[in-house]
Amino acid sequence: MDTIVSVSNLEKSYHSKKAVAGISFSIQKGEIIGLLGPNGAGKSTTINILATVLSPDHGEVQILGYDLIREAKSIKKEIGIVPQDIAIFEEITAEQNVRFFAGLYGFKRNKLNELVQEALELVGLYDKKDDKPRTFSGGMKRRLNIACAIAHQPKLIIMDEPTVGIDPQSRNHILNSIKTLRQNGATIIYSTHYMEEVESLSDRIMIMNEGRIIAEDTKENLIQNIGNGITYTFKINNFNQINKNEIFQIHGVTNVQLTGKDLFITSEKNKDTLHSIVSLLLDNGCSFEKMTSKEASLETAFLDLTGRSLRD
Ligand SMILES: Nc1ncnc2c1ncn2[C@@H]1O[C@H](COP(=O)(O)OP(=O)(O)OP(=O)(O)O)[C@@H](O)[C@H]1O
Repeated sequence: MDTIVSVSNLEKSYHSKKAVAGISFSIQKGEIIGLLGPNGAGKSTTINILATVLSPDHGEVQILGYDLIREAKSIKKEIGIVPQDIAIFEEITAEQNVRFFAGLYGFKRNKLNELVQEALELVGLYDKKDDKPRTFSGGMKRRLNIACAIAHQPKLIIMDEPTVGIDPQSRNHILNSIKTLRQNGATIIYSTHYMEEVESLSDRIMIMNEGRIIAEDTKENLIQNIGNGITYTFKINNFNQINKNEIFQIHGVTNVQLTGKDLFITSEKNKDTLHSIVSLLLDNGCSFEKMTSKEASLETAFLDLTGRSLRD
């Protein structure tokens, strides 16, 4: 398989804050990579570096065989970027918007016409081509934003949370468009907070937390790695009383995470650990207002790895 992206020891800091703390990964041709992580994990910083918008402090990045620093111009021609914030012109038609962005790549007129039409059809906006985006819903604007980014048929498409805050119909359009783009041969990096999108779209998932990639695998393997487990979440009132090591000593407990008022305990499913956990908490004078349990899923794998839920 061809390697489309190769990243080695990438670092980026803002003042003293390390936003990306030495990550390495590679992406193969035709993959859809889901980049998951809580707020501030370093997803946008990573994406902006790959998109040649930000310079890294350290590390090596190769995209489509080009070096990120020395050959940024060649990279720019071959990639498509869908930014988190919508970047379209409100006062010209949808078609003129796509034509403007695709027109930056020097296509002949007939080819350009064809590409503009294909891009608008892909996102389901061809029938609105003569309308101005100021009349569009948020979801339609996002779809137009995507059409503008991909009309030149880039080999690598980088999307930063393209479905934030939009209606379900537009969201479905976008997810289907991503699948079609892949069928047409593109490689896609996709960052999101939405677990179900990653589950349905991605070949591989990279989970980032505090500037690091803490897991990188298929959905099935990520879930399997936390075992056939069950995760209990306790909302604790007085968490000073909790001794994580004591909880770990309960037979069957495989992970304990404490974040703010939330205590996450992962346990093997068939072991009767709940009784022992609750007894231990009560014996230590701990009080909790709520307890929930979830069987192994991508969401609990994420909790297990980060101690945070995706949308906190
Ligand atoms: N321009 C900046 N100046 C200073 N700090 C920044 C800047 N951009 C990002 N950061 C910090 O770097 C860290 C990583 O941020 P980044 O935006 O890459 O994370 P993210 O995973 O994309 O988060 P979100 O999901 O909220 O977009 C955060 O702590 C953030 O506050």
